[in-house]
Amino acid sequence: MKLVSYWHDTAPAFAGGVDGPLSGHYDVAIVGGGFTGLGAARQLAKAGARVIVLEAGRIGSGASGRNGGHLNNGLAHSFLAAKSALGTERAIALYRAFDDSIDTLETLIAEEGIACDFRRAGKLKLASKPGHFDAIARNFEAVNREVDPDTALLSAADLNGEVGSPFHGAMLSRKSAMMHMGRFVVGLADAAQRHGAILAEDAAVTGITRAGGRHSLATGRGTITANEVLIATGAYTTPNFSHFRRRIISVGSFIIATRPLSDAEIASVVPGNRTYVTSMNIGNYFRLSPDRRLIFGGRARFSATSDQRSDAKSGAILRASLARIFPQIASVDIDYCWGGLVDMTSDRYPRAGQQDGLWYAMGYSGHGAQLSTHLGMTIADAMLGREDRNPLKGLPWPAVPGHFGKPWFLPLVGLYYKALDCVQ
Ligand SMILES: Cc1cc2nc3c(=O)[nH]c(=O)nc-3n(C[C@H](O)[C@H](O)[C@H](O)COP(=O)(O)OP(=O)(O)OC[C@H]3O[C@@H](n4cnc5c(N)ncnc54)[C@H](O)[C@@H]3O)c2cc1C
Repeated sequence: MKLVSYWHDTAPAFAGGVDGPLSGHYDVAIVGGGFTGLGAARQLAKAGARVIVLEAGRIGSGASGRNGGHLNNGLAHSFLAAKSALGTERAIALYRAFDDSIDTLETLIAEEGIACDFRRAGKLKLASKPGHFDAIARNFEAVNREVDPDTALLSAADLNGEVGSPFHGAMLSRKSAMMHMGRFVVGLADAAQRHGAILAEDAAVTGITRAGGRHSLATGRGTITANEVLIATGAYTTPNFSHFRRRIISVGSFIIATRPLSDAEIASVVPGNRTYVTSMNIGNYFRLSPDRRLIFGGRARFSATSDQRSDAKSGAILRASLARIFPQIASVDIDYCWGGLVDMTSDRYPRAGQQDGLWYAMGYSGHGAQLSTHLGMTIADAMLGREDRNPLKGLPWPAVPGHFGKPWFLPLVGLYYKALDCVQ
């Protein structure tokens, strides 16, 4: 079993990073080379701006190259809960922004000719318990009536031919999609570079100061200046960005991938070939890879670290969950096991806007593989003085009380959700 991301292992690495010391003045400096930063860089460069992306590691080495590959439309929250938390207008705007994100990806992939197996597969939110189906049905009524008629409610019997495990019904969201995340992130970086953006790897930003209307960004490879800065560092935000560290809770999330499955195995496990998410608080998500592996993820453990040791521990838990849900492939070989950090906010809604003269977009809370590119482009448009379509503009974002970077309270949160899963 390889302890590396399947997406990293099966895509070419980005090869266009600029060499040598960094210097000079730019219209925009972007901190972070994941989907958010690259989506913004491409948009800005296309408009003729001088842009540099400063990435601490390799392009796509953060969550963008480590996720489950589900491009699910609409909200991960219940739409009813979003309406009561955000108000109807913002809940609808945010739902539509997620839908638009998938259209944005589809258009961008076609425009740039990125070979990443994008496919509108549809998503099934599966009821793990009978009571969960009632909640899914109530939410479906509101979603289908108010914001997304391209949805359907499926009974347990309707799931024959969709998934080979006894769930209690599901909501189908037809606009949802999937793709090869590694090939997309490298394709997006190549596109940004083709349009004129400069991409620098191994260029961690260690400090930002401001003087005379210019930002000065210090990196291990030199200092550059810029008129505008976008912070696109997600769960990997470093302690020097303390405003964001106090608001982002970085949580480990883990994934295993089986060996390629046979036709008969696929027919018995995921004949519907969609993206699938279970309804438990500590739930699982799965889909097939382009080469027919089952990519199976979940929180597994409430850990603030993802490294090979932590990932392998979580992988063992995920393997047991896979065997419980799909006993028909309980002993299948696991070829890959990896993890990454998710940028949670306390209410699990993302945030984007401006703070102390710095632009930012982050806090996708495990539901950003689609929104991040789109939101990066949306913020780029706002910087360019175009229509500001940011659905999160003005949404308050208080610091998490007692949180200064290391989420010491994660084990308690884990116990809380475990208890909730027992009683709900
Ligand atoms: C295991 C896992 C599974 C997931 N599954 C899904 C899924 O199936 N569907 C879904 O919608 N979402 C999923 N997500 C979430 C999704 O991947 C993220 O929301 C999305 O990739 C965020 O992109 P980003 O560009 O904002 O952040 P990232 O891709 O994390 O990029 C941030 C970058 O900033 C860099 N950085 C940090 N600090 C500095 C600094 N000081 N200087 C320079 N660079 C810096 C980091 O090195 C990193 O590369 C998952 C996430 C994980 C970890």
